[in-house]
Amino acid sequence: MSAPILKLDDVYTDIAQYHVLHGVSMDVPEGGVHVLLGRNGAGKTTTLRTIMGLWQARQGAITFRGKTIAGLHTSDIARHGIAYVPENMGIFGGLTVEENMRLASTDGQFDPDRLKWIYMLFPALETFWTKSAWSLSGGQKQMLAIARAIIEKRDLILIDEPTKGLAPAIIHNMISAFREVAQETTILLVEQNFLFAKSLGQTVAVIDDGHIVHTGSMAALVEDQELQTRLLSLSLDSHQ
Ligand SMILES: Nc1ncnc2c1ncn2[C@@H]1O[C@H](COP(=O)(O)OP(=O)(O)OP(=O)(O)O)[C@@H](O)[C@H]1O
Repeated sequence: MSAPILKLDDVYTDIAQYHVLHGVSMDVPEGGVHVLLGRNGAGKTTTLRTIMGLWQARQGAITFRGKTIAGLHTSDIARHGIAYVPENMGIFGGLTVEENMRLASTDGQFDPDRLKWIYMLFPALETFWTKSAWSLSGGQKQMLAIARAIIEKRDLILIDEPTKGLAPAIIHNMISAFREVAQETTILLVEQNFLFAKSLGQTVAVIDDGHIVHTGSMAALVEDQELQTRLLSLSLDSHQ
């Protein structure tokens, strides 16, 4: 397996007086999709926000391509080539799809080939290009959020529960889109939907109560029923 693109080493994060991450260590290999599983409140979002500098780690190291990013401002972390799609998607409902996309690009311009590629991944965005983001369905909003993250080539994309509340047909489209995106970018995916996670992930880490309790290949987890039962009872709402 390739060298990690992102490495967390013994990361502790507090939110106000609450100790949320208690020494998270995790390697994200370069290329493909890597999944962080965990039940509600386990610390998945906090891990992503800590990587992005939206929460500051109290202790521990975070390195991206071998360079320390812990302590940097979020915009500097983004400039390293890391994009973040938060659980609430972070889109601007009062703006059109086009305006949302322009705001996500560094200079407000689009590379026409890149835009064509994004339309191919998410045809609804072309259809609703001039429409307000409020008018999109939940799945289309999620597509817009992901499209914003890939409007320029990134090295790493952190995505928080993209399938939450989506219909199976939309999730199916998401799988194809993620496979395509993962051809050029490493994806760290937070998920509770194990069917989605296992169809995409190369590696998996399971977090519980602010600790990483398992890391390994997704294939090994899929094959090992006993391990799945033990870990998935910790990590998922259900065996979806
Ligand atoms: N802003 C906050 N203030 C106080 N506590 C918080 C805050 N955000 C998160 N927490 C707490 O930190 C813990 C981890 O939350 P986090 O959002 O990282 O979990 P999660 O694994 O992403 O869960 P979910 O699947 O519900 O999003 C939870 O106990 C949560 O209540």
